[in-house]
Amino acid sequence: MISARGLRKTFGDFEAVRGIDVSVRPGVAFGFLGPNGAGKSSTMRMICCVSPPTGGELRVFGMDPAQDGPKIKARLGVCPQEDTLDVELNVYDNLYVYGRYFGLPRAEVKGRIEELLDFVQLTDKAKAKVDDLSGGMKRRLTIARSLINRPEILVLDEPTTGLDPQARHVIWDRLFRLKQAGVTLLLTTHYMDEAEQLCDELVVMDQGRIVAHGTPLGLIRDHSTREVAELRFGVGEHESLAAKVEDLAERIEVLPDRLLLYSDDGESVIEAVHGRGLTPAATLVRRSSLEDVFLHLTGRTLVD
Ligand SMILES: Nc1ncnc2c1ncn2[C@@H]1O[C@H](COP(=O)(O)OP(=O)(O)OP(=O)(O)O)[C@@H](O)[C@H]1O
Repeated sequence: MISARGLRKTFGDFEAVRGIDVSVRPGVAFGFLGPNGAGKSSTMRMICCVSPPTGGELRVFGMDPAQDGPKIKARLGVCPQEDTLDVELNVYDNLYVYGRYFGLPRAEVKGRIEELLDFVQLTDKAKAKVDDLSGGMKRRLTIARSLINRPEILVLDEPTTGLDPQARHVIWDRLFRLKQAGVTLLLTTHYMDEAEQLCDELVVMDQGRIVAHGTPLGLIRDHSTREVAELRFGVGEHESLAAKVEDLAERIEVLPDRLLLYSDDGESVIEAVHGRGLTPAATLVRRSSLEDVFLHLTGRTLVD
C-alpha cells in the first residue's frame, strides 16, 4: 500500500525526516511511535500528498504523490491531529459537505451518512451543533468524515490525544472494527498503550530516524526483559543508590523519581534489594512495555 525508501523532509537547514524506509502491507494497522518532534506528522503529510518529499522515493498504492496526488487522495481517508470540523454546520451537514466534495451523488451520500453515524454512534446527534459535542464525539465525527469516500487507507494523526480514557477506548474499538473490515490503518501516536492496543506493526521514530521496527511484542522481546522492577527512594537519592543495585538486573535506568531494574524475574530483584538492607518507599513489578523499548533505544522517555 505504501513504500518509502530513503524518504527525507527538510525545512531550510532542519532535517525533520532523515531518510526512512517503510513498507506497509494491505490490511495492517501500522503505527509511527515517537515523542513530539520525531518527524511522524511530517511523514504522514508526505504520504497524504500535502507536503512534497525533499528526497528519497515514495509510492502510495504504487503511485508517485508528485504525479498522482489527486488519484491517491481519492483513495485515502485523513483524520488530522487538530479537529478541523466546520463549527457553523451541524453533525449531519459536516458529513454531507465532505461527501459532496468527494463527488458522491446526493442519494448515495445520505445513505452513507446514516451508515457512518451509526458506526461512530452519533445517530442521535445528527442535528447537534459541533460545538456542543464532547471531545470524544468530535473525534468520532472526524473519523466518520474521513471514511465518507470508503478509503482503502485511513491515516490518523494521534487519534486519541487529549481524550479521556473512556473516550479513547471507544475510538480504539471503532478503529479495530475498521481494521477487521479490511481498511489499512496508518497512525501516529506517542502513547505506547495505543500502539500496543492497535498496531500489528510499528516503527519507533526519534529525531527524524527510525530506531526500531517490528510488532509490539517483538520489539519488547528484542529490546527489553520480560519484567521491570521499579524502585522509588527519596528525592535526589536515585543516582547514588543505582550503583548499589545495578548488578542485580540485566540493565538499569535512572529516572528522576525512580530506578528501573530490568530482569525476567522482578520479584527476585526486589527481594535482593531488601536483602542488601535497602528500603525503597515504594516498589512495583510490571511487564516491560514499549516505553521501556524507547527508553532503551534513545535514553529518553516518550512522554515527558
Ligand atoms: N513547516 C515546518 N517548518 C519548519 N519546521 C517544521 C515544519 N513542520 C515541522 N517542522 C519541524 O520538524 C520536526 C518534526 O515535526 P513533526 O510535526 O513531523 O513531528 P511529530 O513527530 O509529528 O511531532 P508531534 O507529535 O509534535 O506532531 C519538528 O522539530 C518541527 O518543529
